[in-house]
Amino acid sequence: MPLKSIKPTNTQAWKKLEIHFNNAARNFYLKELFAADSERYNKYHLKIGDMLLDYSKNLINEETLTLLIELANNCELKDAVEKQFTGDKINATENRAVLHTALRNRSNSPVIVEDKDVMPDVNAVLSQMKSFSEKVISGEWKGYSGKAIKCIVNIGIGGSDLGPLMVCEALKHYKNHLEMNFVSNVDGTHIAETLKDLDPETTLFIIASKTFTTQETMTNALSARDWFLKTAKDQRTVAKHFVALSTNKGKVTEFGIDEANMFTFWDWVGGRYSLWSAIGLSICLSVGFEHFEELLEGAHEMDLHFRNTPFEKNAPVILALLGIWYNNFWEAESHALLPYDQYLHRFAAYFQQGDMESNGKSIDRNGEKVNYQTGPIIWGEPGTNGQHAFYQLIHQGTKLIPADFMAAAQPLNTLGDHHEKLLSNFFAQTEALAFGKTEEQVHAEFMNSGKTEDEIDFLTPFKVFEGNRPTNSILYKKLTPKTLGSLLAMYEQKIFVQGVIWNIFSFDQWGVELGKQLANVIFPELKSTVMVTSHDSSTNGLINAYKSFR
Ligand SMILES: O=P(O)(O)OC[C@H]1O[C@](O)(CO)[C@@H](O)[C@@H]1O
Repeated sequence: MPLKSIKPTNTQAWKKLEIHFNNAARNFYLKELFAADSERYNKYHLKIGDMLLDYSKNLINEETLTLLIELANNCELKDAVEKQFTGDKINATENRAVLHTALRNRSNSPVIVEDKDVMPDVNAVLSQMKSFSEKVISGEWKGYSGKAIKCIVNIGIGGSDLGPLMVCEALKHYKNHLEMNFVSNVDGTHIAETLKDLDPETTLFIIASKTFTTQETMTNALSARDWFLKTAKDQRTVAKHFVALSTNKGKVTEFGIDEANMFTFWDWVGGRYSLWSAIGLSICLSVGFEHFEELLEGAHEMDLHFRNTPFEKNAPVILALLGIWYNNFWEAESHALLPYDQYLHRFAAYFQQGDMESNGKSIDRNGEKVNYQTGPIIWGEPGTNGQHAFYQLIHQGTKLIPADFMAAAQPLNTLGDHHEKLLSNFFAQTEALAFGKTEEQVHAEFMNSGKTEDEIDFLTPFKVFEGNRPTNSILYKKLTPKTLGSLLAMYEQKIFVQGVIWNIFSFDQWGVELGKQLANVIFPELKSTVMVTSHDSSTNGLINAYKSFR
C-alpha cells in the first residue's frame, strides 16, 4: 500500500499549532524559557549511543512538542515508518520501494521486496566489495603492467559522488595509502586537473552511476578510458583498471567493463541514499572494509532507534518536527548545518542533495499543488570558518535561520589547545545565538572605555544582539565510522519524516529532468555555426553570443 495522502494543514494538530503559535509561541523568548525552568536542558536532550542531541535552545515549550507529535500522529507517521522498513512502494511515482535501510540491516533479518528476501543479494555484494577492496589495498590486484594500484578515481555525480566523497573526507583519519580522487563535473577541467599527475599503470577508475546513462559521468568515463588507453594501448587492459557500480548491467558491458568487475545495486536504492550500497566501494578502498562495516553498523543502530523509539524520544522525529515548526509556522526559509569538525567539511554539501532533492517538491501525494511550504534551503560550512563569513547575518540579520551545530568531544588530532579553542567556539555560538546581549550589557562594557556618552549612544544599537535564534547541538564522543553512520542515518530519517508530514514524495526527483532535456536540445545547436532562433530572445541571444566569442 502506498503512503496515504493526508493534507497536514487539514489536521487538527496543524490548526492547534497555528493557534499556539499566534497566541503564545511567537512571543517565546529563550532567555525567559530557560529562566522559568531549570530542568529545560534535562527535558530537552537525548542520548543515542555515543551521540547527544540538545534541542533545548529551540523556541518551544511542552505544548509545542505535544502538538508537533500530535501532528506526526495525525499524519500517520508510524504507519509510514513501517512502510519504509518493510519495502512498501513508497516511491509511488517511480513505483519503487525505498530500502537503503536494508543495505545496512546488520541484523540480517529478511527484508521482502516483491516476495523475495533482498538480504542474500545485499550480503553477496558486500562480500564482493570486501574481497575486491582487500585485494586492491594489499596490492594483490595488479594493473596491466604488473604494478599495484596507487590511485583511485571515482567518476560519478550527485548521489554517486557526494556520499562517497563526503564519507572519504570524514574518515580521512582512518585512511590507508590509496590516493582518492573524485571527478563529477562535466567541465573538462575537473577530469583534466585530476588526471594531470596520475599514472595510468597504477590508477583504478570506479565508474559510479546507478543508471549508467548520466551525461556527466559517461562523458568523464569515456575521457578517462581514452586517457588510459593512450598509454595502455590494448583494449583488454581496461578490465584491470575500470570497475562499475551500477544497476544497469547492459550499459556497463556496452561500455566495455567486464561483468565480473561490476558491483550491482537495485532500483530500491535511491541515488542520494546510495553510499551504503556498492556506491560505497570507494569508501571501502579508502578506509578498508571493516570501517565500512562499522559505518553500516552505526546507521543500523540509528535505524533501530528511529523505528522503535516513541516519537517524544526519537532523534530524527524531533529534528524533523522542529524543522517543520520553523519552516511552516515561523516562516524560516533555510536551515544551516554547521559542523565544528573539519572532517565533516562536505557534510552540508552532501545534505543539500539529500534534503533538497528529496523535499524540494510542490505537488502533494494526491497530485495537487501544496499551499504551504515544503523543504528548506540547506546550507552551511564548517565552524569556525563560517563564523568569519556568514554568522554576522545569523546573529544580527533580519532572517530567522535555525541551525544545527555538531562537534566531537574527543579530537582525532591532538594538537596543543586547538580542540578546546574549537569547542569553546562551538559552545559559545549557540549561547550567543540564544541569549544575545542586551543594551544594559553593552552599556556596562563601555564603562571606563573613555568614550563620550554621545559616542556610546551612537554605538549601542549596533552592539546589541537580540538573541532568540534557535539551534540544535549534536555532540558526539569521537568521529568514528560508527558515529558517522548514525549521524548520517539520523539526518536521512529526519528528511523522511518531514516528507511524510508535508505529504510529498521524497524519493523521486523529477525536478532535475527539464534542464537535462533542454540541454540535450541545445547541445547539437552548439556544434553548428548557424545562429539559433528557436528559443526565447534571451536564450537565443546568449547562445549566439557564445558562438561569436568562439
Ligand atoms: O547515479 P546516476 O544514475 O548517474 O545519477 C546521478 C544523480 O543524478 C540524479 O538522478 C539527479 O540529479 C540524482 O538523483 C543521482 O544521484
